[in-house]
Amino acid sequence: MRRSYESASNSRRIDRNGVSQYQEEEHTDLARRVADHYSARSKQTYSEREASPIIHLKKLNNWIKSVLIQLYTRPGDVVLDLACGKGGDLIKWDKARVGYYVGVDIAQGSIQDCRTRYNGDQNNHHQRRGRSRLTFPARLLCADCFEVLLDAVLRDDGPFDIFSCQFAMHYSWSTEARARRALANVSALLRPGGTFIGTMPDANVITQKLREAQGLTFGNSVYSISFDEEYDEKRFNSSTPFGIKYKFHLEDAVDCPEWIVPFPVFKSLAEEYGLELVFVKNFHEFVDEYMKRPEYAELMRRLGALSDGNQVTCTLSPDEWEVAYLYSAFVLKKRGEPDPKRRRANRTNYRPTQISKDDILYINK
Ligand SMILES: C[S@@+](CC[C@H](N)C(=O)[O-])C[C@H]1O[C@@H](n2cnc3c(N)ncnc32)[C@H](O)[C@@H]1O
Repeated sequence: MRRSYESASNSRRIDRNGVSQYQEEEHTDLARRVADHYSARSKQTYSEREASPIIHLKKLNNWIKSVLIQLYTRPGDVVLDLACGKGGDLIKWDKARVGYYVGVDIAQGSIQDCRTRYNGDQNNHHQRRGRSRLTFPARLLCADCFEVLLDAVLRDDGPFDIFSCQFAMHYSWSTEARARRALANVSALLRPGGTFIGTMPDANVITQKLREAQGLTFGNSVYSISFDEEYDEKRFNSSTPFGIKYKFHLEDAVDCPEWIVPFPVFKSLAEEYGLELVFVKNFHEFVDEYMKRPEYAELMRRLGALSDGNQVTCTLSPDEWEVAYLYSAFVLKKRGEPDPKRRRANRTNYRPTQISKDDILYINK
């Protein structure tokens, strides 16, 4: 339990991190805004998706997530997908032959779409093309992953071999308490030796671009980032590395507040929770490195993000490639050795069945 004390001046409750009750409420409202934004984004049909101005960027992002999943997942693994969204990675987990999957997201609309996708949604391109049903059992929760203590809810489902948080960890960085809860959730449920994979904005690149910009807004034809006047000196105080907010707009994808995650702070906070850095790579470096491996180059060719299939023309526009530079991929490992005698979570013996609306667990803080 977090301790709190009364502020003498205004009698509002202030916690140990200096966060007032008012600020907590403001952060909960912002989390809700993020949730509403993602909930309201309707599922696209295959042709709408292919017509997107950032279709090749989406394909590149999918390639990066596929590579991370293939690098660190073994058949039968028990997976927790934090901020799973509409279940865009379900097929990737299936290809990695995982044994059991838990998806958690704050956005009700997204978790409901994830359910239909898991059940075999006919709007889904892969399923329309006759791809068989997913082969792993799954459970879905609707919760704020950075507020709710998940180990109380998921103790019987874990321990997990792998945690994944794709394009979402930065939503926890609005306050230190939320960032800590995010990492505490990973640490409490990941087995010793287990892996945490993720993708999030690269704070170094965003800061560098802010400093190079004329004002407090920068971007190109597909994205824009704006900081408030309070950052007009373009310097962030290293003693307050949480709550550095900017507004992010990405054409046909994102339009909501996000927070800078200074990577050295992320790394040292993760260490406090027993999570050690394996690597962090900007997406440009990630692409350079893993495209050298024939199996991943072949996967890229099939996805069609960087080449048109003849491996001649680059189909990703320069503006999309610049957006890719705004992100990095990271891998952390939970300290300790895996228990060789450990039994797999009971749920891996379950057969995959349809998830009904009532099966989704909704958790309010
Ligand atoms: C850019 S989307 C990524 C979705 C998915 N991980 C993917 O890669 O396709 C970000 C997701 O983070 C979720 N999210 C944001 N804040 C969250 C929170 N506090 N708890 C759980 N999910 C959250 C949003 O609802 C959204 O689905």
